[in-house]
Amino acid sequence: MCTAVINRLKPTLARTLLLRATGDSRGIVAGFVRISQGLDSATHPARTGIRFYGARMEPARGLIFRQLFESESSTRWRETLKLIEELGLKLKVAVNTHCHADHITGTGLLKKKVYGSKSAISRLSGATADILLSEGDSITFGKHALVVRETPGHTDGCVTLVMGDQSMAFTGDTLLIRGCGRTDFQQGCSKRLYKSVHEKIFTLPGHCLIYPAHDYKGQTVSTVEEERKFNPRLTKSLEEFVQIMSNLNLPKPQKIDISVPANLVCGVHEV
Ligand SMILES: N[C@@H](CCC(=O)N[C@@H](CSS)C(=O)NCC(=O)O)C(=O)O
Repeated sequence: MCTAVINRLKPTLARTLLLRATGDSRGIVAGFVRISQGLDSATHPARTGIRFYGARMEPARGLIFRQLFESESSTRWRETLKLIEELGLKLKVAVNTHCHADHITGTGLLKKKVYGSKSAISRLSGATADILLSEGDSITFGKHALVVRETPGHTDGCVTLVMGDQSMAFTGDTLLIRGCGRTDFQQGCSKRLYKSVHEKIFTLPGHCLIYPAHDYKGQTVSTVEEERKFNPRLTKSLEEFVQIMSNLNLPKPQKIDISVPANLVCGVHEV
């Protein structure tokens, strides 16, 4: 997922988040959610026109939030740019939740296209970007902030980005809706993932909205309370969880051999 922080806000990214801060202190957070290509075409949001993906408009709090849907690559930098321009926003930072295995980040391209904007990723990802994030760092936009929580397990450099008021959390591939990121490659470790979720995500307030980087059923939002109660993997004991994760038998992501090297350089060769 990419999160864009825009002062006067792709993804989930949702693979990328964008944040911007302007004089009027408005903020927009946008994320990309990748909806499974296997989703029934009759119920696909792009085909039904039903916008069940997240959108919040809280002008009083100076926040605009969008999840930008993308079915193939999850890197809609062109559409992100268009939205930024249409809404008169200024892109401040395009943030990656981790170094993805299944698609190539658009954050390097975004920062090239928007003068003065920056790309960001965890220091522990081993990737290059303008901003290397660590636990507790804040990305501010307007009167808002996204606070970094390191949540390794899917990869070493996975982070969860939590809004300053703990109303929303962008969990990348760490915590998915009724699921979690796989742990069988890219430094994956099921014990670390379990600890990350229980210590860094399940400790957030129950009402905190969860926006993951992926969903393979068309779901776009959950809450901490729901996942604490109903997540079929994370409600188990550590031992049971480790067992579940070692028996997922998922196929290798189709684009992993291209995506990982590209994402280590933010999707472009000069970040
Ligand atoms: N079919 C997809 C890859 C599907 C996949 O492996 N998803 C990952 C997140 S992207 S590395 C995952 O963690 N899944 C967890 C699960 O329980 O499904 C492709 O080829 O790109």
